[in-house]
Amino acid sequence: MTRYDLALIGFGGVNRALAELIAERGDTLEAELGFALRVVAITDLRAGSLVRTDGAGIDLAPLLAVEPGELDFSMLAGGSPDPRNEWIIREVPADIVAEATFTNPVDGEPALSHVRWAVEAGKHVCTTNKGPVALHGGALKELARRHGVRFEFEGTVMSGTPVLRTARRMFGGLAVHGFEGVMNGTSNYVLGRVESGLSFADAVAEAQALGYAEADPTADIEGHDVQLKVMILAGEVLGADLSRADVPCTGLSALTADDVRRAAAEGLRWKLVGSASRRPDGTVEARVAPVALPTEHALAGVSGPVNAVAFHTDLLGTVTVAGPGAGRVETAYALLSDVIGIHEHTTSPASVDTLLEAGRA
Ligand SMILES: NC(=O)C1=CN([C@@H]2O[C@H](COP(=O)(O)OP(=O)(O)OC[C@H]3O[C@@H](n4cnc5c(N)ncnc54)[C@H](OP(=O)(O)O)[C@@H]3O)[C@@H](O)[C@H]2O)C=CC1
Ligand SMILES: N[C@@H](CC=O)C(=O)O
Repeated sequence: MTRYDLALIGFGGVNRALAELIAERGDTLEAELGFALRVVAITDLRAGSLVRTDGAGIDLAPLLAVEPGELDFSMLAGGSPDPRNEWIIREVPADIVAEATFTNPVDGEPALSHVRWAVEAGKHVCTTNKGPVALHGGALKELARRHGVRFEFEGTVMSGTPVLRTARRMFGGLAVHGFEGVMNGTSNYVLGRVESGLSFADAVAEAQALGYAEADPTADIEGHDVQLKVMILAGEVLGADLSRADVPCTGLSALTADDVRRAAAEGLRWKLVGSASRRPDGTVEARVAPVALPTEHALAGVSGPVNAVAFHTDLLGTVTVAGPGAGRVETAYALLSDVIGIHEHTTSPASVDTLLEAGRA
C-alpha cells in the first residue's frame, strides 16, 4: 500500500477540513483510492508548529476537538510556539506539502516561498492559494518540472468543483475562444442576501462565518480574488500570461443595496463577472466587473456560494461548469483531488494530465 506523508502549511478553515477528511474517512479513502495519508507536520501562524514522523504521524482527532483559535502546539510533544515553515517544508521528511495560508494578491508571499521551498526540497505541492499560481504560476510549474515533482492547484478556481481539470482534460481537440464566470462564492452569496433585504455589511459577516470569505474580505468584494482566478483560468485554457494590470477590475462597492434590489424587481440579477477572450490578433482581453444579467442568462441562476464558468468553444458552443465556489470542506476536497492527481501521475506516468502537458510543452 502506497502512503503519502503530508505537511500542512496554515491550519485555518481549509487545511483543518482536510485533516477532518483524513481523520474521518482515511480508511474508506485507503480502500477506494489505494493509498494511505499520514499527516507528519502542521504549521500555523497562531498555533505554532507540530511534527510527528513516527508511528501513525500526528494524532488529528485531539487537535480537531480544540476550537480553532485555542490551538497551541507548543504544549504538545513535537510542538513549538513558532510556525517553523521553512525548516518544516525543507527538512521534515514528507511527500506532499499542502499550502493553505492566506492569499496575498500583491506578491503572493509567504505562500510563494512555501511553494518554492517545497519544490526545491523535492516535495510535491498542492495549494488552494491563488497568489503564487496567478502571479508566478509559469515559473513555479517550470521549477516543479525541473525538480520532477507535481504542482497542483485545483482549488484555486471554484473551490472543489473540478473546473481546471475539466478544462484541461475535456477540451482537447477543440478551441476555447474565451470564458465568463461567477467565480467568487462570497460576493455571490452577499449579492443574494442583499437582494433578500440584508445590508452589505451583514451579508459579508455571514459569508465570513460560513468560511467563504478571504482573511481580508475586501478581496472578495472588490473583485481582486476574481482577478486572480481570471489570470489562473486564462493561463490554463487560453495559454495567456496575464498580470493584474491586464485585468481591469471593478468591485461591488460600485453598487448600492438599492441598485441590487431595484434590478431584482425588474427581473435582473447583479453578478460579479470575470471574463477573458481571445482577440482576432491572438492577444487576450480580460476584465472583472459587476453586470446586471437577465434571469435567462446562464450565469444569472447561480446563487449563494455556487459559482459557474461558461467556456465559449468552436465545436461545442458554450459549455458551462457549475458547482461550489467556496467553503472549507469543498476546498479541502480540492486538495484531496490534487493528492489523487499526484498519485495518478506517480503511479501511471502516462496519465491523461501528463500526456496533455507533454503535448503542450
Ligand atoms: N475558504 C474557501 O472557501 C477557499 C479558500 N481558498 C484559499 O485557501 C487558502 C486558505 O483558506 P482558509 O483556510 O479559508 O483561510 P484561513 O484564514 O481560515 O486559514 C489560513 C490559515 O493560515 C494561517 N497563516 C497565515 N499566514 C501563515 C504563515 N506565514 N505561516 C503559517 N500559517 C499561516 C492563518 O493564521 P492566522 O489566522 O493567525 O492568520 C490561518 O490559520 C487561502 O489562500 C484562500 O484564498 C481557496 C478556495 C476556497
Ligand atoms: N473567498 C473565496 C474563496 C474561494 O476562492 C470566495 O469567496 O470565492
